[in-house]
Amino acid sequence: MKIEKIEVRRLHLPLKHAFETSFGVQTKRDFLLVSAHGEGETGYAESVAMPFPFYNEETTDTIIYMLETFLIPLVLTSPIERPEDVARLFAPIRRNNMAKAAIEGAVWDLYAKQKGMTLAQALGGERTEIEVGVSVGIEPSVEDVVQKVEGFVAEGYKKIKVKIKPGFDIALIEALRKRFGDSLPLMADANSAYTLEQIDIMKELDQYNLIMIEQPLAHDDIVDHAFLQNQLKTPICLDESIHTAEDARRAIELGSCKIINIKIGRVGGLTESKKIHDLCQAHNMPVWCGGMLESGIGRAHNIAITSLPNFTIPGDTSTSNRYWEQDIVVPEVAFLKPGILAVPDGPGIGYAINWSAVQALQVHEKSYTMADVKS
Ligand SMILES: O=C(O)CCC(=O)c1ccccc1C(=O)O
Ligand SMILES: [Mg+2]
Repeated sequence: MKIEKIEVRRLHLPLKHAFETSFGVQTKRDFLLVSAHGEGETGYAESVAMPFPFYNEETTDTIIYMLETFLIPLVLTSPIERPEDVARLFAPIRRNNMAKAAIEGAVWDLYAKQKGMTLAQALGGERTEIEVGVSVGIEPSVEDVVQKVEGFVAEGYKKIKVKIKPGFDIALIEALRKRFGDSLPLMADANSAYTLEQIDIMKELDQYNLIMIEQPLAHDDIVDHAFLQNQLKTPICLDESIHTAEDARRAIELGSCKIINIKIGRVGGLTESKKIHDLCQAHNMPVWCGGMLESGIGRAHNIAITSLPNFTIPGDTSTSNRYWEQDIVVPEVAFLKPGILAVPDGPGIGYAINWSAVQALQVHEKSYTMADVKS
């Protein structure tokens, strides 16, 4: 497949409401829209790093640097037959997974479009509909979260994930169980806010029939998580700790988790996401698709990967209107039925770009061809 030109646009997309996690607050999404052109088709993907290095080490600016200095020149000057070749090209470059994923994803979309397939089909996905949940941020009070959850339950979301941090944990879960009962599919995401010194809090959370506790301990740990998993009946789900299929293998062998959250950006792209999916499937470990407050482009990629068979737990791919007044895709991501998204049947990601919205949000644009990177 020929990749003739790559474009990078930086966009600032305002969030409807501030989104707070244990590591920080966001009021807008600062991300890159990457386009890969070849043979008359264009593939799209977005970068998912936060503007600050508090979730992982990458930021939007480190991604621009990596794309421009290393990744785009490699893609424009190397023979590429399939998207997996891009992952292979990038393998000697350590980490910078979200930078790699931003361009690898655009190549996957381009590949699917050149072959006249959906991205889901190109990835080997089978599902035509997926179940989704919603991630609810930290609010000033427990009652504020309960109210938000009320709205999402009414909308039909299949899983409710709430963010927790020390001092905003047990009382929150207790209030949610009291209000919605024991059958609400509820989980908590700590974003690494705890250590084993706070194991008593984890043991208390263990009493609330949560479907999982996501990343309670350090972002770079699988040893303490294994110890903790042994003490809990609630499954631990790893997010921040898993960057590769090798990380997943080690976590499975150690017993560090019972579930893995796959984020395409965190693991360096769709090729690695598929590998982790396949590995987990072989070990009877369910996976689900996490989110990074993506625009519709990232959402479309998340929907496509979720069509693979071992994505058996609803992911964080909520609808466009959960975060955006106006998304940058047409049509916007919306429920087919409550809590259910259709896997689109158009070529590639199956969503078109709303160019007037992009134009209005764009703060930077640059285009790269073979001639640019050689000079
Ligand atoms: O709705 C979403 O996109 C998921 C939101 C979310 O939970 C999240 C958002 C930003 C960074 C990390 C996380 C996380 O899953 O840990
Ligand atoms: Mg998480």
